[in-house]
Amino acid sequence: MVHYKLTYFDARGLAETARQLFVLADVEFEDNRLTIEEFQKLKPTLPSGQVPILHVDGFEISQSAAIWRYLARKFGYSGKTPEEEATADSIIDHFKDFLVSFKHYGAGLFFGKSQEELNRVRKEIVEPACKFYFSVLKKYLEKNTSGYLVGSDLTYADIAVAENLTSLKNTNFFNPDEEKTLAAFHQKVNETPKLKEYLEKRKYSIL
Ligand SMILES: N[C@@H](CCC(=O)N[C@@H](CS)C(=O)NCC(=O)O)C(=O)O
Repeated sequence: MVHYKLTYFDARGLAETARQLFVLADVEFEDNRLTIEEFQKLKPTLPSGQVPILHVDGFEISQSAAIWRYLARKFGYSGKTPEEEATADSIIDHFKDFLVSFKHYGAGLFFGKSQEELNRVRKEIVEPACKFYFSVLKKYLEKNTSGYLVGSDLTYADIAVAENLTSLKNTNFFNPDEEKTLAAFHQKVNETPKLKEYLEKRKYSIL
């Protein structure tokens, strides 16, 4: 049997989409959650000094989106045609562009920046980025009538975007009462049968 080992911090962050793909596919994996001290020891051995990292037997994959795409292709969540795959990949690239801004807030929270600094980052960086990112997502959702971002079934793009909306809700950047289209999408993905059960049981983390 293939041994999958996913290494990250004890948080949802950039590892959670991969965890959810394992859950949906009913595939066992080692959920290796590092303390900061353990991470510092491992850091010099990592390709970019960062996590997540996925080990598949002896094979190592770095970069979250590459990990998600690899698992999505293996488990049937990458899109049904090359065009659907390209659309899912585009959405992930939009999401990654947004993360460049959101990471200022996430990292600030994780590393204990002052409330004043967090407020500044919120107003000057993340709120404008959310406004633009939400408008991009809504264009995809309004064009694709299934309620998913791509085609008629769940893809890894839905999982990654819905996961991040949970983080944005936890940090008061996403208000479901004000963003009805995104709220309906978020709810639809989170009600996917195997995911719903997993989400109810998983350990809480803001990000
Ligand atoms: N582009 C990378 C970014 C990875 C990344 O930023 N990882 C953070 C955790 S979310 C990290 O390892 N931070 C610790 C460090 O850079 O020392 C990816 O998508 O995997």
